[in-house]
Amino acid sequence: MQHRLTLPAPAKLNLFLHINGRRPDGYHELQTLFQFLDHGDDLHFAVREDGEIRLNTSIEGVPHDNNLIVRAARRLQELSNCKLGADIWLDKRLPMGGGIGGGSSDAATTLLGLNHLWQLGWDEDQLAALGLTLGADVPVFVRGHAAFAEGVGEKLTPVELEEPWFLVVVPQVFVSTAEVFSDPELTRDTPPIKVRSLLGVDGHNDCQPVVEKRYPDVRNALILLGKFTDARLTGTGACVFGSFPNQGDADKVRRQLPATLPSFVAQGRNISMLHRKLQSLA
Ligand SMILES: C[C@@](CO)(OP(=O)(O)O)[C@H](O)COP(=O)(O)OP(=O)(O)OC[C@H]1O[C@@H](n2ccc(N)nc2=O)[C@H](O)[C@@H]1O
Ligand SMILES: Nc1ncnc2c1ncn2[C@@H]1O[C@H](COP(=O)(O)OP(=O)(O)O)[C@@H](O)[C@H]1O
Repeated sequence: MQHRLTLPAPAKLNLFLHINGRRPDGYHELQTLFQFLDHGDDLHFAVREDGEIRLNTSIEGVPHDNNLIVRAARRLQELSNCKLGADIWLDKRLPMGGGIGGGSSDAATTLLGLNHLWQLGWDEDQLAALGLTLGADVPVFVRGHAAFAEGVGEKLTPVELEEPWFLVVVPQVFVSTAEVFSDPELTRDTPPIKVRSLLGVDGHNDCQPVVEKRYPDVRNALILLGKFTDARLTGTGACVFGSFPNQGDADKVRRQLPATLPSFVAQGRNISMLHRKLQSLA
């Protein structure tokens, strides 16, 4: 039995995000296009025989037991009646509250990693259903394929997209997803589109006007990047991105941004690097 494993937890982008309505429970119906980035956190797992789940890396502002990694591990352990535990270490690279899904991706990597190490044999449907109880974005990371998402983000249709390079700018503000969704000025009536008309759609992000109004740093980032390319918000922000045909063009624009504004360049991918790594283990 394998005892140790290192796996990536990639970022995602919402290439567009349309809000189509609000459900009675307050959650919003949305349509969004997810693609992964070849950039993310790394998680290291080691099996424990005593059943304890311990995350040995702390994240500022997130208590141990609230960390999505710990919550994912404990829930999987409980539902599978597994007697094994795990030591987990995290190399955190993704900004938190950035709209690039770091916490959700960490949770999905934990589910897939421990399913492998504990030899549970859960299939992707079971893991995605468990993931949804942790957050709306977890299922797409569990499935690992670029997707058109509907519902609250859980109805996924896999899609094949171009794989351009992205320049992602990281304004140094924390955007609260709940605050954005409760703003009275949020557009909530974008007409739904059909997945088959996806390629003809010039998408947008309905959260962008609200986030720009509330967070001047995000507006400034959109203006700066917008001088070079079509710049857009991912998720509820704060990150802003633009696409380029190759890495060189993305790097060139990155060098022209103010040094005080953190950013990174990564390729968009239809199969997540987590799944590419898992396939290589199989
Ligand atoms: C909108 C997206 C797009 O990817 O934004 P990002 O978080 O990635 O920026 C996600 O679906 C977010 O998913 P996630 O971050 O898991 O949100 P949750 O923790 O489930 O929800 C935080 C809060 O946002 C509101 N919320 C979230 C999702 C949704 N479809 N409708 C909502 O109204 C709810 O008030 C909820 O309490
Ligand atoms: N492992 C984790 N990594 C990041 N954030 C986490 C983690 N566990 C819990 N959180 C909480 O989830 C929140 C959202 O994080 P994250 O998924 O990175 O942002 P977003 O949903 O905007 O992409 C964080 O502010 C933090 O409080």
